[in-house]
Amino acid sequence: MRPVGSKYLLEEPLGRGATGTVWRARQRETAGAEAAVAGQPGETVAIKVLKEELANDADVVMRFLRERSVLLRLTHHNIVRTRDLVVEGDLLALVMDLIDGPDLHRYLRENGPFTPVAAALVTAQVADALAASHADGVVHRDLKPANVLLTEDENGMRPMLTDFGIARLADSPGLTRTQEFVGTPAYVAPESAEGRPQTSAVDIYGAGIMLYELVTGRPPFSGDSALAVLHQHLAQEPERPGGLPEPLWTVIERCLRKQPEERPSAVNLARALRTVANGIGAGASPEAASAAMGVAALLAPDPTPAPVPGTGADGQAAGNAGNAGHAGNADPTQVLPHRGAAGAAAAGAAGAAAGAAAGAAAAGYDPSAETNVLPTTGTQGGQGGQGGQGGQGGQGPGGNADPTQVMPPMPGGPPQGGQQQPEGPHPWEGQMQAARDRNEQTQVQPMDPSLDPLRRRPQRRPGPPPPQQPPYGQQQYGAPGGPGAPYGQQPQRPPMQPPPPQQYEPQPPPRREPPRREPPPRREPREPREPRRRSANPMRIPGLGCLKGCLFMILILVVICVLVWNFTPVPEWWAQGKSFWDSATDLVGKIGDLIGKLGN
Ligand SMILES: Nc1ncnc2c1ncn2[C@@H]1O[C@H](COP(=O)(O)OP(=O)(O)OP(=O)(O)O)[C@@H](O)[C@H]1O
Repeated sequence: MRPVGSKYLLEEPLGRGATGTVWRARQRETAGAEAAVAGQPGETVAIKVLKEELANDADVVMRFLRERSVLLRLTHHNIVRTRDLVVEGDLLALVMDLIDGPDLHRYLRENGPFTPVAAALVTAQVADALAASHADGVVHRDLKPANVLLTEDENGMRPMLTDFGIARLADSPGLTRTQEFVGTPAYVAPESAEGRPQTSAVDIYGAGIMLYELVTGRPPFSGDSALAVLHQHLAQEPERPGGLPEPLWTVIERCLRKQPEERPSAVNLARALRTVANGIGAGASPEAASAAMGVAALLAPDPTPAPVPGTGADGQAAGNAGNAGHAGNADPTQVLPHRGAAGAAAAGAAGAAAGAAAGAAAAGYDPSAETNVLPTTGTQGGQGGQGGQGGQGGQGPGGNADPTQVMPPMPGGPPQGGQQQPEGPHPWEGQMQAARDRNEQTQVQPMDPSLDPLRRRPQRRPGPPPPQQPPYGQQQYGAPGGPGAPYGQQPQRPPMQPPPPQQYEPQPPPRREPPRREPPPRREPREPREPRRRSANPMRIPGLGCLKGCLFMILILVVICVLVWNFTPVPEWWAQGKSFWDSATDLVGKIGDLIGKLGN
């Protein structure tokens, strides 16, 4: 058991998220006056111990302390109460009420989608929590089912929103110096993705995504990579699930508007959802049903949305928070370049975050998983941007993130009220194109072999063309057989074409050409060999070669005999009449004596 401060003891981990680990803990002694809840010794609590990177970041610690009062005073029936904040050495921890129940993400996975009425009622309570926090100027920014804990009370299931302020802590300038992006792609509002000013409307967008997920079991936008998901947030309208009651769809659709100022306020959302829940149930009265049908009238936007500090929304007139002040506001959590931004800083931040998003692109990617703290890999960045010195691999399992990969230009771009449209192509579009080009699958294209450096061989001597085939360079590709003619009958390869223009839409996999059959290599005609010279037997007398060999051997033997007779003692032995054996033994003995003398 590890102590946290002097007042708490960690007992067992409950779960781990991107920003830290949550522990079941026990209170050792009553907390001091600085805690919101003093607690009793022995009481069980939940403690979120923030990750070391966060705890070691001076900005985070400063912010943690500064926001202490905000977090501690945030109390609501549907908000997990923060009881205390502990700063001790390298440790930052939030002490919370322990909620004895699963989070909504797990509940959904284990029990399947909610009925429309249940989904509306659960989300209405989450909207209540948002309304309270927005009124206090606190924007959650990471609303998702995993951050809604479920507990039971006398009225049934009570959702409780947790992790307030964590997203804000995690995207401190200090952390973004290390190029990290905090967010959960499946729930990221378009303005956050684009780095536009953010307000409390980002939470309404998150609530809309969550509501959609509750009734269908999956968020509206998904894809193989963070980048694909973010692109959909920006450019794609959510698909209406089949069988969803019209009033509930009206609410979802309004929450998911790309323009933040078109989304309802949290208060209105809560009211609208309750009206819908009353009107779509089996026993709904005609009045309730007709009130539900008129729900659109209840979904008025927030005239004074709470700005998210540091995103350019601070100090803006409430009503136009989504329209102005884009350029030059490099939001550290920005994921994608916004089309109107010309500031180098914004581009840099976009590079960082987009690289991060690309880094998460990998097999098995779950866009609704925990808050992503993605190392960024941006390669481009302006002076103020954060993405300039990327290069780390992304966190995605696949790991082959292209650091220059960014969001593609949107066809027409999302409607942006009052926002300036760029005149030329956005600088990132070029990067995007380059990345795509690099990732383009190798296209199998017929190629004139005379132009193919791999096939061109030095020709020793130009030979006559084979009689049955025209020479290579003159083949008529695709002419007679036509595209449909069976392979092998004709020289039917299509003519070489320039690569098709690049489009963002997923392209059908390149058509596989049948394997090219190489024509048999042409053989060079052999040069006539020079006739061999056979001067020794010009008349070709049979057996003469053998006789010559015999005569040669006889000559050698004669020479040897002459040498032996003249230079060895053999004639002497012969004269003495000694046998060959005696003479040889004699000779060997003499040689031995001689060697012995020499040795002495
Ligand atoms: N107050 C609490 N009481 C009981 N369990 C909690 C409490 N807060 C969090 N948990 C549980 O602890 C686990 C981890 O929580 P955490 O908030 O770190 O995860 P997360 O939301 O998935 O991560 P993140 O938001 O950092 O991406 C979750 O399974 C959650 O259910």
